[in-house]
Amino acid sequence: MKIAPSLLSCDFAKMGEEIEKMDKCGADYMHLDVMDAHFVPNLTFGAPVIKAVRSYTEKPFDVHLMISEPLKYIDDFAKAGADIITFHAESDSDISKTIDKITENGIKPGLVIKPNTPASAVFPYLDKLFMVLVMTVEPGFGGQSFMADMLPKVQEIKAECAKRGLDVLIEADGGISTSTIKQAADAGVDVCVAGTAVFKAEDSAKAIAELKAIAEK
Ligand SMILES: O=C(CO)[C@@H](O)[C@H](O)COP(=O)(O)O
Ligand SMILES: [Fe+2]
Repeated sequence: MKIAPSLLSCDFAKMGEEIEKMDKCGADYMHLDVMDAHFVPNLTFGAPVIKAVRSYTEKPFDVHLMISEPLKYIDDFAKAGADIITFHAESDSDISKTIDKITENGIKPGLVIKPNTPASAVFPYLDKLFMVLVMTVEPGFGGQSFMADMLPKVQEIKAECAKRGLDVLIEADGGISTSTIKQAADAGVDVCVAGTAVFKAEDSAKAIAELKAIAEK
């Protein structure tokens, strides 16, 4: 199980140091939540901030775009140093064109589905995707409760990939903790985003190690 700490829960005044710290604590990816106050009712940061903190680690930047028109901004996030860009199937941009734009930039594309979107929404694009992100909370805020009823979607997507011989990573985002990660792992999740569980822990390295140990038990 890979762990991607969500920087949404970090101290924004020290974002660079927080990334450095997560690197040392055993994070696999850095998860960066971009929100535009339109697609979701919250506003965070954009490409210039990501560019400013890029040099604090060599670990992959997993950029989760919660914005209405991702296609318009892919070049900016590519230049800022994203390694993986995930965007929402529910956004206004053409899904195929957005995936192609990400790939043309030499970046790994991922498609995200909100809780009310069925697993089948990603099926037409699976052969072009590096990752599918299944939201286990409504996007917009950290610290919400895990929706275990999203896990059958993970199993459906895994089964479809297996049927078609595709190796697409499945990421789960929202409410991941020591009490919920086992269910996610058992459903077939490969990467778990964790904000609160890692940043609000007294010892973040221990928190990441515990999450991995529970997932792999
Ligand atoms: O994309 C989002 C929220 O929209 C997430 O990445 C959260 O930031 C995860 O936070 P926790 O639920 O782990 O606190
Ligand atoms: Fe996220």
